[in-house]
Amino acid sequence: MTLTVRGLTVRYGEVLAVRSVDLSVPDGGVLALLGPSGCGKSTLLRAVAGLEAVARGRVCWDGVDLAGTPVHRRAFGLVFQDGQLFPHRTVAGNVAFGLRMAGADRAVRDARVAELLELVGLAGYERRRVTQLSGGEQQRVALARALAPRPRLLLLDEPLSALDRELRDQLAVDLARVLTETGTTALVVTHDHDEAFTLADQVAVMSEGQIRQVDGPERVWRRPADERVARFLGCSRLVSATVRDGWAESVLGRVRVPGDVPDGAVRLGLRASAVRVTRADRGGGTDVEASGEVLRRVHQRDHVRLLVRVADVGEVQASTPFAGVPEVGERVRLTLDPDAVAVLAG
Ligand SMILES: Nc1ncnc2c1ncn2[C@@H]1O[C@H](COP(=O)(O)OP(=O)(O)OP(=O)(O)O)[C@@H](O)[C@H]1O
Repeated sequence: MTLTVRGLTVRYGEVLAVRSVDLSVPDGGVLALLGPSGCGKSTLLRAVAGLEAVARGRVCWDGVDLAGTPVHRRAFGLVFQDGQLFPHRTVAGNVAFGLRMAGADRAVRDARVAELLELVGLAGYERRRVTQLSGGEQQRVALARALAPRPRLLLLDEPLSALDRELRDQLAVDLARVLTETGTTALVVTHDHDEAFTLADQVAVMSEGQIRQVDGPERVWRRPADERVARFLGCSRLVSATVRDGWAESVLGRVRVPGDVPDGAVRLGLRASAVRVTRADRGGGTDVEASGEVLRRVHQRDHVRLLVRVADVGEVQASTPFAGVPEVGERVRLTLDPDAVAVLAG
């Protein structure tokens, strides 16, 4: 029960949208295709579904090449960004659609519809019109409809991106639970790393039609494979460092790194909150910290963002809590927050 993609290439005329991609999703696994707009993730998903012509390579299920298998015979479920529900059918009519196509009788359909609606948090919604549901409810119905015929693989293309932020976070957690409870094997396309990390046990980061890294969420976050992956995952600045015994030493100070980082040269990828500031007159401090002068302050939702000039480094973005914000012109100490620092090869 494994999806395997080998050397897959998809073109639109001159455009190579997907370039020689290899990936596999094991039984019950959830793989997220994560990357910026235009990197080819939807094209890859659509090629797996059978919706795009393959220029080279293979899409296989359990080792069987699906080249000759049309979309509706692949037994894959599909969920798109905008649900694409049948507007003239009720919720039950939508969820039962695949079951009716498969010839399931009425009692079986009704029982399965009730079971699925319960699973997606819409118990009792059978008779509602889908045009009278909120965006979030519509996506729940789309998910129930895709899962009803027990697809061997569920393909989700930006399933939450039409919803507003709060609803998205909530639905991502619910969707992750549904996928786990049903043991569904899934491939999900998203440009949002929070969503990818919530939903998937493996994350494939794409850029320019290629997969740059496939790893678990924590590894992708802490050990991006290259600069492009690091920048996509929010590391706006890279600094050189030397690792010894689990500590990296850089011009911006010392920071703990994951235990499996070998001694030697690395680069540290710094996210927005990686550099923390404390006022130079507040005790403590060690000789390995960096220091600098505050050039600018900007108040943000839950912290204050500072621009600090550090000798031999230049201008560095840093953050500090609201309590005791240093003045412009004040000297401050800088420390690195290990949770916001990624480690790349040197
Ligand atoms: N039908 C098409 N005809 C021609 N070019 C296309 C077509 N669909 C996509 N492309 C191009 O192929 C590349 C990959 O597009 P794709 O939609 O797969 O990217 P994506 O990562 O899913 O982006 P987004 O998140 O914006 O949808 C882009 O350069 C895009 O312009």
